[in-house]
Amino acid sequence: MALSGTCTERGEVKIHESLDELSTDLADYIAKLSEASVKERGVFAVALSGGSLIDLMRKLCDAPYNKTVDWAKWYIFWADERVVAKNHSNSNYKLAKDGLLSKVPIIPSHVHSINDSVSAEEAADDYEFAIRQLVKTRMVSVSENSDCPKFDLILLGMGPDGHAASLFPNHSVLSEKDEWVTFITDSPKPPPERIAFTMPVINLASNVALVVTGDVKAEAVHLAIDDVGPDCPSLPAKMVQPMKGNLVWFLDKPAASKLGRCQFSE
Ligand SMILES: O=C(O)[C@H](O)[C@@H](O)[C@H](O)[C@H](O)COP(=O)(O)O
Repeated sequence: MALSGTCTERGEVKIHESLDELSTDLADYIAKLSEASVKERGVFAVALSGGSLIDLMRKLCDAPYNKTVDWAKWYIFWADERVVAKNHSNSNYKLAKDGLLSKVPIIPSHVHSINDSVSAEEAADDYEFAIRQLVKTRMVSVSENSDCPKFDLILLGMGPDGHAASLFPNHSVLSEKDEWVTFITDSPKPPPERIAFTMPVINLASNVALVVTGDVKAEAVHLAIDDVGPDCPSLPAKMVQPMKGNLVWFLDKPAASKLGRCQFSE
């Protein structure tokens, strides 16, 4: 049974006994959002990241979810991608294809990966253009007060330094307000060239999940969730604060081991 705690503006925090329990809870959460979104708008626009997230989503491929998840209605995007060939072992597209997308009946034309044959800057521009077309047709929803995309769900991991997507601490792209998709060529985590949704796009989503495991991330989890005062470094994961949407943290016990602020109940 996961412990659940609500930390006001920091969203819901769920702490799991094991990775197996976390995977089940994550699959249930995604399946419920998919069902609700398909019922409401006929489609489900979801953005993935790289790292351990995809393996933690593996239970979605299990038979019981075929009853609730209408894969044909899913539209897949990447909240961040490494600018490498799609068949490269560093590619987040390849990671998701091998670990998830090839195992479920997703419609190939609904999978929106980046153009991997151009520079990072061009790939970011191309990706933003592609998303603009899908916003026009409402395959991706639009925010109430602007023409910005409002993804049904954005799934993020977090690094030990508090980065989320490919938005790293102290990087200038963290303050990007005009673009929907940005690029970097100096990622501290290899490979260096990446594209990422900007913070405003992440924070306009209807739902955002931060999926974080391992004791190496405990300090960053504490800084991102607990109220640590004005000296707290500005962590990208802490800047993930959906304006009108819901934020859920999926943690295992080691990642949550330095958390102090939340009141938890079963
Ligand atoms: O492509 C990437 O590198 C990511 O999208 C990145 O933001 C990742 O999610 C975190 O670094 C956590 O990765 P792990 O879960 O593997 O630690």
